[in-house]
Parts: sequence; structure tokens; C-alpha cells
Amino acid sequence: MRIDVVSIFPAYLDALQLSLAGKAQSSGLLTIRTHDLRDFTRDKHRSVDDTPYGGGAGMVMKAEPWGEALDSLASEQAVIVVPTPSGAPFTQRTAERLSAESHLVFACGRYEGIDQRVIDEASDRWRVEEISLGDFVLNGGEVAALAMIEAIVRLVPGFMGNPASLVEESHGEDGLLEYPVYTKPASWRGRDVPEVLLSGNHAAIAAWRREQAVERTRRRRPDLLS
Ligand SMILES: OB(O)c1ccc2cc[nH]c2c1
Repeated sequence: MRIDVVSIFPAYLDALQLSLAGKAQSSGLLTIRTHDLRDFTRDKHRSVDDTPYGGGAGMVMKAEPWGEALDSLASEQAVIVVPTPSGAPFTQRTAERLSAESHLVFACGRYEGIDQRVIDEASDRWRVEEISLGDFVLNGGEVAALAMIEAIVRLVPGFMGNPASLVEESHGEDGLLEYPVYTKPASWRGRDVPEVLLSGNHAAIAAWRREQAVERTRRRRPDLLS
């Protein structure tokens, strides 16, 4: 999988070179490249924003540099992912679906957003997905892109050292939250690990974990059970 990220703050995405993402890149499983939108400007001031038509507070990202950036970076099969508070919710299903793509281009907006004509023109040429990380507003798309990319790449076959660790995660196929987990010591500050987990009775452990997952989901996310 190839991922390109375009931003006026490309250093925000340096974290992607760490941990698993870095390893996957050295193994050739994954190629992640970040790009400075200002490198696609043509004026001496390297302008990326201007005042909004119709008035209003803040600035809007200019169409020209974005058009040049997407022309240069997006392959025919690319999916252009635009993090935005006005997008469709990003869920584990979204991550699963995008993890099967060969090329993702993340367009990280700032200010009041990107000139709508960029999205409209791109939509005539590539698949474009405007996606929200959640019902809150960040100052730009970079943090959302970091979160989405991590959720996506960990699902790419061969990325995770132990694929089995993906099976019983929150928001997995059963739609439940993860059960509570414990490790040594068996007693800590007067709190003991649940007996069943020390029993060696795998059927009983599985049943307890399922029960805990359902109960946790019912308490914290009843919407997932409806
Ligand atoms: O909350 B967000 O995901 C988000 C994404 C993009 C921009 C651009 C300006 N503010 C933004 C917020």
C-alpha cells in the first residue's frame, strides 16, 4: 500500500515513521510519503489560503496548489481521503475497507477548509472520501489523518506481527467492546485477577470474556447493541 499525505505542516506526520509503520516501510509492505502543500504553489509567497467569498471569519485554502498536488501525486486507482468535521464517520469498517486499497492520498486541510471546487474536481477523476474522526473539531486534518492511517495500516495483511491480536479487538466483527485484560502479578495493591482467568478452563474463560464484553458494551456503548 502507498500512502501520500499532503499538509502545510508535514512534520506533524513524522510520527508515522516510528514503530510499526517504520518497520512496515522498511519491509516494503507500506510506503508512506508526506508532502508540503507549499511545494505546489507558484507564487513567490507560496500562498495557500485567501479570504472567503461571501465574507465570514478565517481563511480558505486555495484551489490551485491542491489541484497541482493531486495532479502530481494521485494515481488512477488512488482514493483521496479528506479529513473534515463535515465528513462521514470514520469507523472500524471504514478502516477495514480502506486497508484493502493500493493507494491512499490524504488531503489535510487547515483554516476554514479547502475550496469546494477541489473536492468537486477531484471527485470527477478519483474516488474521494470526506471523513470525520468524530463529533468534535480539530484545527486541521493532520491529527485525524494520523489516527486514520494507524487504524488502516494495522489491518494491512502482514503488517501486524501477530494477526491473531486483531481478532478480539473492540469494534471487531461481533460489534462489542473489548473485555478487560490482566497480567502478572496475580494480586496488586489488594486487587486480584479474576479467578476464572487463572483456572485454565478455556471454555469458562471464553464465556467470562464474552459476558464482560457484552456488559461493558451495554454500559458504555448501548448504541452498539441496538
Ligand atoms: O476535526 B477535523 O477532522 C478537521 C479536519 C480538517 C480541518 C481543516 C480545518 N479544520 C479541520 C478540522
